[in-house]
Amino acid sequence: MQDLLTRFLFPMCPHLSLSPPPPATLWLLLPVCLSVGPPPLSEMKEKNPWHSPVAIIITVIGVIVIVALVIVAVLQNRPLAQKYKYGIVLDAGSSHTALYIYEWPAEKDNNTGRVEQKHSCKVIGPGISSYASAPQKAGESLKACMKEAEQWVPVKRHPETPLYLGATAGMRLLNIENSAASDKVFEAVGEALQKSPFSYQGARILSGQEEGAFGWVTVNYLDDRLSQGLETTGALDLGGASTQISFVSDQYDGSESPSNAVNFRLYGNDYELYTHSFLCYGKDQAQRLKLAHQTQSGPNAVEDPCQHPGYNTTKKYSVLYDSPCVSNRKPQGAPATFLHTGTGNVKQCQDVVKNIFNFTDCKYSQCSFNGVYQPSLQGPFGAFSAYYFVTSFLNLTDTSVPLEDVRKKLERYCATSWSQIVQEHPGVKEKYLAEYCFSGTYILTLLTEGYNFTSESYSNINFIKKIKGSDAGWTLGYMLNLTNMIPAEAPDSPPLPHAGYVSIVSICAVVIFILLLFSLRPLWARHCKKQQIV
Ligand SMILES: O=P(O)(O)OP(=O)(O)OP(=O)(O)OC[C@H]1O[C@@H](n2cnc3c(O)ncnc32)[C@H](O)[C@@H]1O
Ligand SMILES: [Ca+2]
Repeated sequence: MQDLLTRFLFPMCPHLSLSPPPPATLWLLLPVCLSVGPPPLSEMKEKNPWHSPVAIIITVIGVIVIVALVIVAVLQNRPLAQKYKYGIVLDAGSSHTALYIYEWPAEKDNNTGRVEQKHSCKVIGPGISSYASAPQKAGESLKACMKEAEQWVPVKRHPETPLYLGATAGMRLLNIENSAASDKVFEAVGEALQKSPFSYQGARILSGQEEGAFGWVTVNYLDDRLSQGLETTGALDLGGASTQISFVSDQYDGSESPSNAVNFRLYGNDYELYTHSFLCYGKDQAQRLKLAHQTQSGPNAVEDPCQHPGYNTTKKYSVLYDSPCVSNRKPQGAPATFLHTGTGNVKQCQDVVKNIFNFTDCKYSQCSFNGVYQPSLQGPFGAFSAYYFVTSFLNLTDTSVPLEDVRKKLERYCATSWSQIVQEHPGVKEKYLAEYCFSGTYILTLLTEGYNFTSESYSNINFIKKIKGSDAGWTLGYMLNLTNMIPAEAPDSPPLPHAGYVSIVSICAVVIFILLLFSLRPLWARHCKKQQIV
């Protein structure tokens, strides 16, 4: 282009200079050349066209316009210092409490702005339901994580940062067993949280439906499936006291078993979600159900195929039966303790585990177990919490491995002696080590016999802990819902991105400026002619 100007336009304006200017100044000279036009021959040598007032005014205006456009374009596209907002959710689970801090760009909190987990803190000690006899301690246990949260959230954001506590199956069970004790625990927890500098929004027990549905929202939000209207992922959550399954199935419109339906309208799409929470079928309570079943036949000793050979521990009945899941099964005249020994046999373990499910009663067209309706499984599934803890320990997270091979691997693991297991895993808690054989068998039985995953559909499961840095679980979905962060309708977006808009406006302004110069040219030529005549 510069070459074109030098070769064709510049010779038309010999009055500007005797030799063509350097390319950089050529663009600035162009408006002068076009507006001034060739002066009369007589004046060519005497008058310097740069001194013409019109040329000077037009040049100055042109330069100002171009500089202004460049400044606007640069300032508009300058990366702004990002401001963030925060939200805190405490997940008061049956086995422990965890605090999650979420962060999102301040200007985008009502549309597609991505909410991310900034930090998490694991509360030391058991879940809040374990403090029924000393409620104050439930509140105190949260202090260390609350102090940590104060460091992670900028001080000026503290008063506007919402703080929620949601309790799940542990508190559900305590509420069934002793609602006064559950109220006292909430009172103590509420007092402790009110003292924090955050905007405390209350503590409550989530229903099983909410727990399942918000877990599904979390997984699909983090995967960008909701904002893009993609096929959704089902959610499988295995806690300590309850387990949830949630998915969208073409077969389910809520008419059969309406209590399993949750309706969402998110980003302009309607979702009819199937969800069910099985209280007492979390990993710890399922272990109790199994042991309670085993102690029925001989209350003094339990030879357990789900424990490693050589495992040998004396357990208290008072501890085993201290849960509404099993309290009605305590054998008459049971001794204070029983001897729990292991035989390490997966096939027999599977048979024992199956006893805790009822696969026969079903008043619907199809059921999972315990007479609960379940439509046919559909799409991919994300399995988190204990599904992940257990399968990652056992090296079974790869679901492309055929189910038969998975079972064989588990068989070898369970048959390994307890002393060898302890020796091979010195850094792992003995409580967890003692349970992996049972937990692995329970997970496979729950998935295949309970939820009806087949050898083929098993590969649709992804065992996950985090998605893009945020933990999979109900907490994020819960916060998004309470802060109205997911819009029901798809947000309107401007037809052009910001940079595109600035570029188009700049190009149009330059074109208008050049056209203006061209339109001035004949006027100027006439003016020059008149002067020549005079
Ligand atoms: O949802 P609820 O039922 O209220 O329970 P929770 O929220 O406390 O349950 P988690 O998902 O935190 O944990 C599920 C179970 O996994 C256990 N667990 C946690 N970390 C583990 C690990 O590294 N290995 C094995 N088990 C683990 C924990 O003790 C529970 O029994
Ligand atoms: Ca949980």
